[in-house]
Amino acid sequence: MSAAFERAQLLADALPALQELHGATVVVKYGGNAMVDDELKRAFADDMVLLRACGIHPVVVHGGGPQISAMLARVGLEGEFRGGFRVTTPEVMDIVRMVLFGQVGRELVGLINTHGPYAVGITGEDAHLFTATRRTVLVDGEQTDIGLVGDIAAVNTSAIDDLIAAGRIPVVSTIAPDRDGVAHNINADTAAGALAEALGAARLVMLTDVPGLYTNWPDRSSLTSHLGADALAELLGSLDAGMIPKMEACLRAVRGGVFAAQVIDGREPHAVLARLLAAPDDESVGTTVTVNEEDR
Ligand SMILES: Nc1ncnc2c1ncn2[C@@H]1O[C@H](COP(=O)(O)OP(=O)(O)O)[C@@H](O)[C@H]1O
Ligand SMILES: CC(=O)N[C@@H](CCC(=O)OP(=O)(O)O)C(=O)O
Repeated sequence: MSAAFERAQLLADALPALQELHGATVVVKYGGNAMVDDELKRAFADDMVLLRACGIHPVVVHGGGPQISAMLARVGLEGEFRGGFRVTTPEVMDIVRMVLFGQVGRELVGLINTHGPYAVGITGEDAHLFTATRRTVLVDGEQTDIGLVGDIAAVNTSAIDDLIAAGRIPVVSTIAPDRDGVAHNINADTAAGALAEALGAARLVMLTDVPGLYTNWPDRSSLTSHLGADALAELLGSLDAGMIPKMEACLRAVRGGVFAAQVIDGREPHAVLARLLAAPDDESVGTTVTVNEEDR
């Protein structure tokens, strides 16, 4: 078969997935640990533009934990994590905003916009997108205050709705003001889950630096392709730091009406397309969470 017909066949095979997602919103969380090199980031940006070209509405929520830590080290500030969340003093908060919105977000916006005037960067501070409440985290069995770290108390999707209606691709940096206007640092997984729920997204796709969820981490034979919300809720207590906010966000999203939340390996080029355009019974890519185990 010639290359042209091979390409046509591949596209034809993707028709059921494309039809299912046509007109739907897909929230894609791009974790800082999966932003391994420039080629991967370019492939990610290409995927977002391709989804848009297929009539799917991608909304990007990005992380940047390692990038924030690198900048903190450069300016001589300590980057401490407790219970999976960054201890955020007012000085650290300034760096968090600078790196997430001014550096990581700008780079993704720029890469998407090499294809056309699509991406618009936005933070939770814009148009009341997110309202935060300060949160504590569980450290050695005790609820501990770790500074300006928030949960999402409210989401106002109007700015994102406007961007989607205009054919844009929102790129969200996860900084959010509390009710007094004080900026808080929000874990990007947490924000992505809340946004997917509020938008009524069809899917939440999380790119990270492992092939999916291991039910018995770090046992490499425990990689799971699919689990229901109740099974995930039972597992949450046994998970390790990085996976806790991610799987909490997946649980929140599917219990809030998102059809499927999926954790995939962002170190594979075009992982988002591989996951979203796979055949319905293809569970070879990442971990899928649905409300009921039997949903596919
Ligand atoms: N049960 C688990 N399954 C998979 N990864 C796990 C698990 N528990 C902890 N991890 C760790 O979580 C990390 C991913 O989370 P994190 O470092 O926050 O990445 P990201 O920047 O993508 O949000 C993995 O690299 C892995 O080391
Ligand atoms: C409160 C908190 O921990 N916020 C995170 C925000 C960035 C993030 O979540 O980035 P990843 O997705 O790359 O981990 C932080 O400061 O690192």
